[in-house]
Amino acid sequence: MRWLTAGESHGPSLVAILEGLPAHVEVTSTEIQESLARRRLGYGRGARMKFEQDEVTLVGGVRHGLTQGGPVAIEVGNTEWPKWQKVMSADPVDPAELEGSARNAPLTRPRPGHADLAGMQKYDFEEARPVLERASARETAARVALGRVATNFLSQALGAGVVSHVIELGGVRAPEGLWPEVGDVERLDADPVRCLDPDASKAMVERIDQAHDDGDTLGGVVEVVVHGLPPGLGSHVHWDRRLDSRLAGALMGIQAIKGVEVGDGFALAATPGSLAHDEIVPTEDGIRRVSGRSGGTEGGMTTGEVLRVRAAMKPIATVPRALRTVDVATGEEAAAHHQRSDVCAVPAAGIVAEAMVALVLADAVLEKFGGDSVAETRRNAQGYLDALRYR
Ligand SMILES: Cc1cc2nc3c(=O)[nH]c(=O)nc-3n(C[C@H](O)[C@H](O)[C@H](O)COP(=O)(O)O)c2cc1C
Ligand SMILES: C=C(O[C@@H]1CC(C(=O)O)=C[C@@H](OP(=O)(O)O)[C@H]1O)C(=O)O
Repeated sequence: MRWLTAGESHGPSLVAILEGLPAHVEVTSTEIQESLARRRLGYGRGARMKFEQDEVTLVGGVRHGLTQGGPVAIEVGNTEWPKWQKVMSADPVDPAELEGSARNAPLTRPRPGHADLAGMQKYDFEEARPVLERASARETAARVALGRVATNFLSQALGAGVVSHVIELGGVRAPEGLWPEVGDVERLDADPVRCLDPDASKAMVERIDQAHDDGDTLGGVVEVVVHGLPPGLGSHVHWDRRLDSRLAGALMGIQAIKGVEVGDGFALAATPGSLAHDEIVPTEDGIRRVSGRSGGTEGGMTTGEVLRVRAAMKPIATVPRALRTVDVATGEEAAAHHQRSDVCAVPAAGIVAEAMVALVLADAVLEKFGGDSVAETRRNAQGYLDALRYR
């Protein structure tokens, strides 16, 4: 499977292409729109989430609600485009038409923590607009659109389900050991910060209000949980085939994600071996693990238990109480540019993380089981499970 996104934060639309999925995956533009709406949820996001709308068009690869086996192409239009049409025009614009436009004001005071300065240095731009337009997490809408297609495939081929929740926000930590079921999605989406624990959720909301009042921003930790995977996705035989490595790369590829844990991750480093691993026992359901500390992978392969991966998001870089920087136009000390920003986007990052995990898993499923139709993938997966030597 291959996939790409293109488009800028204030461009006319984002586009995404996914190639290599089998035919007969059921998916509709309404479902994709629903997934995009979930990404807009979450207490602490900025004004832009309220007035801007995503407009989904399935441009290719799907007919009458079913994938056809060819590349799936999705356009996510931006309803704010008319306001940006001149500033972001692909074709040259007469400079007189841009004169006095606040939207076109050169951004020469790069924000610490954003892509501004390194991007201007690398791509030889005088100001940050061309860098931040592509660095912006608006692009994650395209990933979530593709993630919905991958999620439907996982569900239809294997009966697998992907769900995420917020386990830490602004230093407030939910109690350990709460793992959501797929059936918890509606309840999670209804919570302001997508946290399973009501007390922690309340404290997180208060923390966001406090940060807002202080002119500050927050980060946190999300966890993606996947139910219903067979053992043996990924492989121990080579570093780049290890599923942990692929999941970590995909999650670190999300804007502002600075750490990834598989299962109990860093906590395991401080735990003696006798308490760190998941003992294997015979049960009426077959061979099972008694705990899920490993996060459902061993040797870079799924174990068949619940898959659990975590991603740590740093605080939003556009801090209202602006940080020190250099105005590259003058070389003088200055305050970093700030118009508006999210106080916290951790709940949204969880939805993006779900999409990235679904895409990695769909790829791993197709590697293991192949199939040009969903029914063929399903048959192959069932044949493998039926023939498992130990189960
Ligand atoms: C869902 C989401 C929303 C974000 N919103 C903002 C924002 O409003 N302001 C901001 O400065 N950064 C925001 N970011 C983070 C920046 O996109 C990110 O910090 C920047 O691209 C630099 O990349 P890096 O943090 O990975 O180094 C957001 C990230 C995500 C995942
Ligand atoms: C538009 C989205 O997120 C944006 C991501 C983002 C950033 O710097 O990453 C900065 C903000 O945009 P602006 O700087 O224009 O206010 C967010 O609103 C989105 O998620 O759809």
